[in-house]
Amino acid sequence: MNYLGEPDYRHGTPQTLGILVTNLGTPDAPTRSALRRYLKQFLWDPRVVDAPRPLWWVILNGIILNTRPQKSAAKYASIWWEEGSPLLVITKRQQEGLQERLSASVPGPVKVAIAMRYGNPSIAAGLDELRRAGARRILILPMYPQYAASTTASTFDEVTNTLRQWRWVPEVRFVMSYHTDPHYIQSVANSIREYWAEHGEADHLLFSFHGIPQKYLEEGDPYHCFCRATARLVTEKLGMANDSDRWSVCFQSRFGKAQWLTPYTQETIKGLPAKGVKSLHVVCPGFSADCLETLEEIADEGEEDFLHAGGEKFGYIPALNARDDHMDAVAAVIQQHIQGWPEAQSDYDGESLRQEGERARERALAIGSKN
Ligand SMILES: C=CC1=C(C)c2cc3[nH]c(cc4nc(cc5[nH]c(cc1n2)c(C)c5CCC(=O)O)C(CCC(=O)O)=C4C)c(C)c3C=C
Ligand SMILES: [Fe+2]
Ligand SMILES: [Fe+2]
Repeated sequence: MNYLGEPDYRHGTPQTLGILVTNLGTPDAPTRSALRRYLKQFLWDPRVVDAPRPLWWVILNGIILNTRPQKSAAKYASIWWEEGSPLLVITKRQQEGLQERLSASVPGPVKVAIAMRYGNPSIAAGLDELRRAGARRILILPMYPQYAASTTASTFDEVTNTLRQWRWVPEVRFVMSYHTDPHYIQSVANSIREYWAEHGEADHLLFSFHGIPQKYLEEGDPYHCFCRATARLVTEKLGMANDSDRWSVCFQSRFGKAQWLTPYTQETIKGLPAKGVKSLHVVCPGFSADCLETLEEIADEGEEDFLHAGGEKFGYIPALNARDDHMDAVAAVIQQHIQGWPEAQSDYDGESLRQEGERARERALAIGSKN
């Protein structure tokens, strides 16, 4: 240990490889006050809402934070689990699944920590956990398969903001997008096939991704194309890519009055029965974990909208969450991004280096005690 209580690397102790798994974040409780705190941080992020600051400050603090927390709290209460917010609970399960896989496959010591872009545990807390574990090399993995500035780049901002305050900045890599990763595509296809095996196929398979303002697309955000690419690759795996009546892509969770990516999920769901779709399955491959946007907006409201519009059978295909094939896929994405880092090399003998480090430390202590 050095005087900061950190592991001392000078004697050859192998470095810990740090993996920071992040997601969007969630309120601490399904209450108005917790929602207010969470939404205040979330909606003030210029990557999320890029309106001019003074005007947005007035709208946010004067209107939105006085009305939305109450409404959103009620929605969260309807999906909250005994262990907490589904998004956070599932992220912890993913952490365990990844830690187990990486400990078995990475030769050196490896630590997987989690962090949330908004709320807790914060990005700063997650990075600090890795620092305290002695990680001088850190891979940041935002669990958003499709890059968007509002999510992935915002995480990048927060990581770099945090590291600005560190005296000793670690070596950092960042996963920007894994929307075409074959393992990821395969696990989405598997989850759909398994759902079909249990419930039968529906007339239509709807891919619903979280929306963003249309303006962001026009300014160069590749998110829209990445979502479409994911959906196309999954339908290729399912052998239905060219069967354009059987599947489509839409965008959910519109916020405010501006134009967002279209078609909108809610309008699409309401319109399908009139086109002869009696049974509908919705899958949300942009959400790596189930959360308010899938459990409440799709599984609850989506079903209600579909049945009211004359649909007969509705099914929500769960997110990949901590499924084994999902964890294998994400571990493979991590493996690709840690190539060339000595801890990750398969010819790296972690154990003998560790022992050597121990011997060096004992020698140093012995010398120290003679002086
Ligand atoms: C205001 C603009 C918003 C943009 C742009 C946006 C993009 C975006 N969001 C996700 C993923 C999630 N969003 C979630 C909740 C949520 N999103 C917004 C607003 C925008 N999102 C709000 C205000 C909320 C909070 C709930 C509410 O009050 O309606 C969640 C769920 C979190 C949970 O706790 O369960 C996720 C996940 C993506 C992927 C994305 C852009 C691609
Ligand atoms: Fe969102
Ligand atoms: Fe596009």
